[in-house]
Amino acid sequence: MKACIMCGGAGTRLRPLTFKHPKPSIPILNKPSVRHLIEHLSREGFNEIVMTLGYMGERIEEQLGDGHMFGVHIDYVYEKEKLGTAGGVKNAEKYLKNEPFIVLGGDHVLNLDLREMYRFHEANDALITIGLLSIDDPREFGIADMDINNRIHRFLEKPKSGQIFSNLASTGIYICDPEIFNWIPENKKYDFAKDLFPALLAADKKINGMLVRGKWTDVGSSAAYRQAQRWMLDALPGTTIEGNFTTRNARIRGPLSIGNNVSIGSNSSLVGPIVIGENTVIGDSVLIGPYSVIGANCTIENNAKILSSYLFDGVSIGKNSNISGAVVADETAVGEECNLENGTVIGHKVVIGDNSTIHSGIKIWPEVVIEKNSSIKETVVNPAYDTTYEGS
Ligand SMILES: CC(=O)N[C@H]1[C@@H](OP(=O)(O)OP(=O)(O)OC[C@H]2O[C@@H](n3ccc(=O)[nH]c3=O)[C@H](O)[C@@H]2O)O[C@H](CO)[C@@H](O)[C@@H]1O
Repeated sequence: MKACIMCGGAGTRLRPLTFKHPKPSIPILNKPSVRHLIEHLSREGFNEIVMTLGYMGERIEEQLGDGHMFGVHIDYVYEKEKLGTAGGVKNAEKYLKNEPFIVLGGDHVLNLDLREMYRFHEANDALITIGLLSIDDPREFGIADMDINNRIHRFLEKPKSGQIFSNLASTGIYICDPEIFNWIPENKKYDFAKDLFPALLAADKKINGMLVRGKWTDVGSSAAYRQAQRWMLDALPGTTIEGNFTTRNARIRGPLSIGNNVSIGSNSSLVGPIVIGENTVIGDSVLIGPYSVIGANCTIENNAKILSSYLFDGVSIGKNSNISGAVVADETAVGEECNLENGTVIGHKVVIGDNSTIHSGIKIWPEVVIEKNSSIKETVVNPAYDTTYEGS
């Protein structure tokens, strides 16, 4: 079965993380998030995949190659200019002819039964089947009004407060009949939700909805990112320790996954679920609490506390520092006695001087240097980083 993964967006809401990683490459359990999606598609039997690429697309292609590592074949199609969701899929038409195919976002994290959705589409005569979830506040989504026979009669993209006629939100997962290509203009910005669905509904063409069950999120914001990591951590099968691992009297409670060559000092305590990447060095009396992911080649010095936080590769944390509910991107160096409060997001290669506090919810852009003894209460940007690339 065929799948098309849309990866053209710039991930602006996930800045500063997306200055280094395109959204589908942001690590979840130390792997690019789209790898989890491809592994799921492979398990479900979708083994011919085409990816539509835009912002930092080469990085995604480099990480995934031809897909053989995941038991799939991957083709790549680049968008020279932004084509929107449906326009991007149209650009990949030559790979998607002849049979129904599934469309997903490269930022989707899920455990849904996609084969069931595909079978449902095949058994019902619609041009497109939209995966729907019931969501309390669907303002960030497209919403659909569906009858008892699953036919959608109304669709509205990102409704405002007074316009929410339904709680059925589109997951942005579609099973499409190749006939949809006749409805999408070539080389023109065109969206599924804003352009194609209204056009099909106006022409009385059949769009179905299917209520999907299970976990799904798109990693569009740092809150959704945290949620996605939590789900994946909850699904850790048990405790796995790869290859060399040294510890002196650490107390370890799983589930956890520890990479090769990790060392943990004496009197440290690890309480799972936790993932730690290879070659990471953890000092003495360090506490790593549940729902933390630490990348490869990190250094955590004595008496530091890491609670519900995500450290990417090559991060160092100084003595006595507290990192709580934070996301810290690659190669950032946090000094001694620092506090990173809940919801802080720190870009790559930032240097945070000793005895500094980054207050709750604050973002620091890449390569910024924070002086010692600072108390940062407002986002710190780095003008060297281009913000002209628009799009979600
Ligand atoms: C217009 C549209 O389809 N809206 C849907 C989209 O909104 P949402 O606002 O999430 O749509 P995004 O703009 O994030 O785009 C969705 C996906 O398409 C990709 N992309 C986007 C633009 C582009 O030019 N090229 C490209 O490849 C993005 O990388 C992303 O993976 O998903 C929601 C579920 O998450 C649905 O409820 C919305 O109905």
